[in-house]
Amino acid sequence: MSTAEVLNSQPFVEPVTLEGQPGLTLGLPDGSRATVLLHGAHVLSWQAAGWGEQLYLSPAAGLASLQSGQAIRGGVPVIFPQFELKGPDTSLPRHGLARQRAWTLDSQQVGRDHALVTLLLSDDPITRAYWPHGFALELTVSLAPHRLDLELHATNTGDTPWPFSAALHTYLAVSELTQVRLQGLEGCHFQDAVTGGEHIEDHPEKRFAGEMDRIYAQVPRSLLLRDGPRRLTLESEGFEDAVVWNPGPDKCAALKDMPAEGWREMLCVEAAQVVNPPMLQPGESWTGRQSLVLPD
Ligand SMILES: O=P(O)(O)OC[C@H]1O[C@@H](O)[C@H](O)[C@@H](O)[C@@H]1O
Repeated sequence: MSTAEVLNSQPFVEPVTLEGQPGLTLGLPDGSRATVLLHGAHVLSWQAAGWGEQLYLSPAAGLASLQSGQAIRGGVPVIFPQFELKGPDTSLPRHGLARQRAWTLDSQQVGRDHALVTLLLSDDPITRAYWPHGFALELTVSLAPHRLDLELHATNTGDTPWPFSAALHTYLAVSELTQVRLQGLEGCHFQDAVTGGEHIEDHPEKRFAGEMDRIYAQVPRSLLLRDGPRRLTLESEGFEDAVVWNPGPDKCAALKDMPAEGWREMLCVEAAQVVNPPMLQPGESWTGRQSLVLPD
């Protein structure tokens, strides 16, 4: 059997290099594929069988010139231990350290109908220069038919307690922003970074016209994105909040790593733990999950 035939007949995990960046491709016999880079444990792509690409990656993301300390525009950046510049430790880089550092492959596994990898990041002299704490972060990426599961596991490996924020900053690809509907947020309190203030969501089905930057607190475990015939369920566990972000035309034009019209093709719906930063004692762990699920 040729390599291609073997890859097409059973789930697999294989090393890949994308524009010079090392990573891994997970694949299933139904044609599903997911790609994760070691840089940031950054999921760049999830192609679901019959549905195509589900994540937005900016064509100007500049992977070829990516350096340690830089972030990637698109896919699923891992945010830890600070969200945006909101602390708990505001001396950290924006959105924290995890998305900018090289992670290592910890383990990989394939089953009858899934493929899974776990990547690891722990403190080193560079992270300790920014944030003087012992930590171990694991991101597990699991691909199954019509489903991508991301699990972030944080452990305090140091000898002092620390508070943290975290998010899976998922950039969803959309056909056209104005056609998209997001269900499940009605009744949730949100902080609005565009207009300021705190409000309660009163729309059962959110629509989008341009810029939006909101942190919704204590959201339901399941949200639904409708985009034409596509129905994408976003399930979360452990993450209490959801951030909904689109830069809109003006801020998008100011982003060097996004094309001017890119805002029309994406919507970030981020599983987040921001409003109440957890405190981890030495030896304690925290786990958050986000699952993206399409109909069979
Ligand atoms: O440009 P960055 O650092 O990747 O951040 C993008 C956006 O990320 C969102 O999560 C924030 O709510 C926005 O305020 C922010 O602009």
